[in-house]
Amino acid sequence: MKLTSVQQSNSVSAKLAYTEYSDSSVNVGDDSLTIDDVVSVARDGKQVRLTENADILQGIQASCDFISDAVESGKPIYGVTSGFGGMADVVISPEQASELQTNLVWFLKSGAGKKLPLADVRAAMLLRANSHLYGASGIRLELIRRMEIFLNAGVTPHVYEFGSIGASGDLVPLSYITGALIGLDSSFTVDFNGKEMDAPTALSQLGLSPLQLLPKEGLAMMNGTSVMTGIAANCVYDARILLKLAIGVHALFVQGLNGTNQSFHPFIHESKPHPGQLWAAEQMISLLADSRLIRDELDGKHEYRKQELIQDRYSLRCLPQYLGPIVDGISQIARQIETEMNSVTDNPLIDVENQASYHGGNFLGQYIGVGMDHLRYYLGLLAKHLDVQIALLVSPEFNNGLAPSLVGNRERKVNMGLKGLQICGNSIMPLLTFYGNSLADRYPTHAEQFNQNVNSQGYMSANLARRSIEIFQQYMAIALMFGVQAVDLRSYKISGDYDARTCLSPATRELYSAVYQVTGQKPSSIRSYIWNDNEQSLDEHIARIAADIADGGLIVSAIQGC
Ligand SMILES: O=C(O)/C=C/c1ccncc1
Repeated sequence: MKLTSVQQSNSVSAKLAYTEYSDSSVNVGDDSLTIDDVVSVARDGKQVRLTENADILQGIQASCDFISDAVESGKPIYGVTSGFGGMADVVISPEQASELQTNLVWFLKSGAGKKLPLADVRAAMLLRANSHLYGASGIRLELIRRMEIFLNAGVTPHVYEFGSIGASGDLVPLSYITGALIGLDSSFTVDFNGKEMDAPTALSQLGLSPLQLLPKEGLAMMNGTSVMTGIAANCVYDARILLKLAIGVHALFVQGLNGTNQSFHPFIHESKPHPGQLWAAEQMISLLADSRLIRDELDGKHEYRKQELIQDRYSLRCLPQYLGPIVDGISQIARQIETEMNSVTDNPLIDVENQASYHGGNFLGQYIGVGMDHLRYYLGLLAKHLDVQIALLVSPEFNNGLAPSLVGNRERKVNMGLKGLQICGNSIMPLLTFYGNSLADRYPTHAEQFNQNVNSQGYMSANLARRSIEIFQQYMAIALMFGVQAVDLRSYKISGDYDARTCLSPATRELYSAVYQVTGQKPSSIRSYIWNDNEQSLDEHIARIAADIADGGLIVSAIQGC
């Protein structure tokens, strides 16, 4: 089982022995990291290997030397020989320069709420280490390496859901990671392969001693966007899966409704060639190819059918045009997150080559705040589109001859079919559009003595995105159940056989079969997926399907080829 963004499961720790590097380690510092790299470390426990590139390691040392020279010679540098933020007018003596950093961990230890999922904290550590390896932060390799050790040993600091305004980075969340890495106090706690313990004990079990922060190191650790970016990377990974699943479900819906493939004709989409629209249309063409359940009209024919519109309703006909901006939007967010992941996000930054340091603000997480706001908005739009297809499916006026509420056995008059299931879905969809509201524009203007008077709220926006994905996984389970029931009923109408595998397009058969398998059912020629209302607990089916999606199980494998 994998550790998903929404679980506090300890399974990731269970498979993490403190082992030698393997060929399949993720290299940090040599190449750019991808979202997939983050997920493989954060959830699957893939080992991490810091670069051995001599130039990079020398650059890191040179940035540390720059700081110690500056302290010795009494050069004024923000956060090294000055106080922090709105108190940056306070002069700090060389004798206090180390204590300033340790004190930073203490005053920022002010988080609240629930613990973050372990996978998000792991993602954060990976990205913090990656950011430091650019050699512009003035932090010792020894301290960076502690993140590698923690990741490879399955030691994950406890970090809390509230505390960051995403302006001077994720100060408060990163103080928990820093305090644990240096073993500052036993009030910093970790998950050590599934066991809770205090940080100094964890360090001693790893054969490490507490570490004294040197000038700038506290700021280098805590002044950055790594926690929100780690959460965002995990969320985008999940969102891409949900998007692919949505396309797969749509292919089931079109078949269930006996829709046409004509609306996905390349001529139409090449005439308006937005990449997302083109991609969605191509997906639909290939997902529906050789289906016996659709109206195959790619040759341009269209005939009147009794009491039916000559062309499909918008949610079918305009599917690529509707999904296009969502597809393009999620790609854009992914690109921005990958740039943020491979960036230096603290302040001040040290330019070793020119022996200078610059005061700036790369820690402002606006790309993450705006990106996660948009991600949730796109998820809301996606949910709405699924909801309207479900509404067509259950209504005899619009479903092209299927039973009301997709009742299976119509001879059992008390059967009400998927009515309750739709209502549950109807309770979720508005929540997903609600979660699509923006947060980045609601920042407090007076934060931190008016120093952080613009702030991204990126951390909270990313936390909301995780929640939105978790909710969507439940909703997707419901949509899949509708898809399977609809194609079974359509299959019977077309072939006299409820087992839709004989009629479905080859490209959707695997998804269909995965849903059956995950719910512990088997397709049958003589009955649809949901036959009599009293023969299964629909809530159990939802839970099983949603868990499979969250774990990247059979259902996710079934759409990976798309
Ligand atoms: O103004 C900054 O660059 C940083 C501000 C800050 C405030 C509180 N703690 C750490 C950094």
